[in-house]
Amino acid sequence: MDIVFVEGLQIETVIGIYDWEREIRQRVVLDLELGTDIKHAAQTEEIDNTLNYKAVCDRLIEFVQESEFLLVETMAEEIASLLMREFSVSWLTLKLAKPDAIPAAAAVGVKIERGERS
Ligand SMILES: Nc1nc2c(c(=O)[nH]1)N=C([C@H](O)[C@@H](O)CO)CN2
Repeated sequence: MDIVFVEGLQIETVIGIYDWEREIRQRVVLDLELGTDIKHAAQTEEIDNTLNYKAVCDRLIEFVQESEFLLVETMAEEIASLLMREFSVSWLTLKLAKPDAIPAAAAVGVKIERGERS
């Protein structure tokens, strides 16, 4: 299995459990590994034969900007479902960080793996 990856995708959104967090927009940072097979694209040089990371980023920016989740867990699960449903991704890892949530920490968040690695 090959991997198309995205690192450090920064998006501003409403997220958090506290009242003050419902009033502001905060940065989340996404790191993704998306299982795929790059051979056909490598042979044909056709973008339609691979997982287009620009299309993935555009869709995630749209989705996360419009969302208002309470927990990072929920956002991570919903992003994983979207990628599997809309981009036919069968295996992925996702790290979702809130770098500005805890001043004493560089970042907090979750890492998940979903689907079957082939
Ligand atoms: N496991 C989690 N812990 C916490 C979350 C979360 O989403 N998942 N959220 C918060 C607050 O919203 C925090 O980001 C601001 O202090 C606290 N713990």
